[in-house]
Amino acid sequence: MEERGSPDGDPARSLEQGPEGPDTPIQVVLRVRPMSAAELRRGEQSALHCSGTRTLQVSPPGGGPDVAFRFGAVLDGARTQEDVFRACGVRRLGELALRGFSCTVFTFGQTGSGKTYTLTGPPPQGEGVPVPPSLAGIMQRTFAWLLDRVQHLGAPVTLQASYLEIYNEQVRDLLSLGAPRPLPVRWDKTRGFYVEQLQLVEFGSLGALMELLEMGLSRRRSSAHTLNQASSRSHALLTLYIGRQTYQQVPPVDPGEAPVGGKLCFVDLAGSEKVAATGSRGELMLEANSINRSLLALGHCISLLLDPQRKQSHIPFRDSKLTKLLADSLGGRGVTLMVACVSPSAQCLPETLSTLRYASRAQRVTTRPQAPKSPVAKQPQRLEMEILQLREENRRLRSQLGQRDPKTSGLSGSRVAWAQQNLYGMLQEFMLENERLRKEKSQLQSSWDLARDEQRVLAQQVHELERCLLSACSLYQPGPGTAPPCPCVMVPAPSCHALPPLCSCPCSHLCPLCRAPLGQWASPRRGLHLSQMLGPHAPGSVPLSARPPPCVPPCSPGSAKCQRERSHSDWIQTRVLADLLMEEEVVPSAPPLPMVPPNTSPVQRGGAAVPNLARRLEALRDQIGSSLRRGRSQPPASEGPRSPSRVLPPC
Ligand SMILES: Nc1ncnc2c1ncn2[C@@H]1O[C@H](COP(=O)(O)OP(=O)(O)OP(=O)(O)O)[C@@H](O)[C@H]1O
Repeated sequence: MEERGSPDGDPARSLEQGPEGPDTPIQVVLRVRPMSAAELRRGEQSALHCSGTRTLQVSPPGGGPDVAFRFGAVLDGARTQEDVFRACGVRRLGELALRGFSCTVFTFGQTGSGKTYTLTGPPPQGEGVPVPPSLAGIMQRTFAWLLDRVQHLGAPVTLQASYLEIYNEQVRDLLSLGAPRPLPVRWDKTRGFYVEQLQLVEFGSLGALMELLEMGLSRRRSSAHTLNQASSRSHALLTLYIGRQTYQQVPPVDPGEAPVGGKLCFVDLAGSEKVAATGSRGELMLEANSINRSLLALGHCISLLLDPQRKQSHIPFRDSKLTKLLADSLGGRGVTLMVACVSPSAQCLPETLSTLRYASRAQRVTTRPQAPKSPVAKQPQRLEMEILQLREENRRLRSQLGQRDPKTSGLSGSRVAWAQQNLYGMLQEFMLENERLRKEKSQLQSSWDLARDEQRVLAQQVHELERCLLSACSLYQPGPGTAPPCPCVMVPAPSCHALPPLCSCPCSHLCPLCRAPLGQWASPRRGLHLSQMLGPHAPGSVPLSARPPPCVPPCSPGSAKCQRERSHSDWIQTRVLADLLMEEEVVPSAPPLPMVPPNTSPVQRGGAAVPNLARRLEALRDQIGSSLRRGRSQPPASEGPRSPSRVLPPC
């Protein structure tokens, strides 16, 4: 005989002990209802036999080997409602709910298998005819037990109830008056899936709770079909919210929000049905399809939950409203009991086997029961943490204070007080002074940079002017074999190669002073002009001021006396300037003068070096001007026509 299901264990022990570890399996109890009057009338045979308290034996009607299924408890048709209540261990679930756990009892099975009967007992036999207490279902018995338990707790407990149905994939509030309207199912991190705007009704007595149950049952959708005269067409969820109050007052919750505490939820699932067997048409068939789809989604989630790897990943609870609202019970932190209901009839065996396999899988699903922590429960932990942090801070501050202890530092109390008062002020002053000096240094640095640039430009210009001056001197000195000056120098002309407006020769495109082609001013040979003009001696061997001027005119009395005397003094000045200039740094090509702020004085910009250079530049200009004037006042040595061939070659 093949045997399936839970391998061992006493149902009372397993259910009464509740969660024993981090992973707690869903508890499954199997209830086999008695043969109905209709089944007996049709002469149907039973295919199920209970073997002991936990094993169900299935005998196929056509022969073949028996199949056994083991569950937490197996209850045959002879068991009373009270037996079922006890065997299911619902009281234990109630205790867990009082301690803050979220507990769920749900019934499962094909249509007409006795789910509603197990949970709520048979429907009233007529208007005003009460149901005998002995037939009361698990829910009424739990209610009675819970109210009695709460009375003897000695601590205030807040009890609230909600009751909803999922009909054609719409959630409806069974406790709200007026026409039923669909309510949205939402999700948030703390609450998980929940129904928005679901009414929570507070109750304080068993009578009040029974009224709520009756109200919901009367509003729940049910219809008659072939297999059940009062078939539920919706899944119904009645939830009791149990709020325990400790010596500290529980903070009030917003209206409509579930209080922090335990939950006990009863789920009466609509039965799976074969439309062909139930003869459902029209609306009944639509309802049946919706019911079957949601049960299929539930079975799919249960199958996936069996895989430990898949359990850590995605379980498609969002596939239906039912799986959303059962997500916590199946794969979350709840404690769950499933009561699988079956018919004994051999005619129902395919559906019964389906239910048995479904239940076998479900009892291998585990949850991790965990009581939600209320703000009150969290408070001591938080306070304890704060105390630890404050103690640590206190210890650190004390040790810092100890380092400044006058006794350990050797200072008297008054000196320590003085130091504490004055050191801070001194430190602030030092910081301000430091900042001021930083700014001053930065200004000086930028002034220095500007002055250096200006100095370079001026040195370059002085250098160029000096060379022009030497060339002019060579050009105009009288003597045999000396070429006459170009007549064009007498003609005012535009300035050449960025020099001051001295003179240029527009006809020959040569500098009238040094006779160099204008393009040559940018050539590297420019640097050689001065030394060539000064003679064969190396500039470094003999100081320039000690050497004779390179183009000193010959000392012939009468003819050039005056000029020679004037030239000598001029050349002395030129030599001095040249000496000075040789010490300056000269760049190959003079950049334009940098823009200088108008309010910046030369002293600010470069100290004494810049005005010196400027003065020297001005002196050179004057000297060149006077040399040219002297040259113009002298008659040329020969009055021949000027031709390019007679122009002196460049120095
Ligand atoms: N253990 C039982 N003892 C006596 N009668 C029972 C038992 N279980 C169920 N019945 C009867 O069987 C019929 C069907 O039961 P019930 O309505 O509870 O089935 P169901 O599974 O809820 O069906 P559905 O899914 O269609 O709602 C009812 O008339 C009910 O009184």
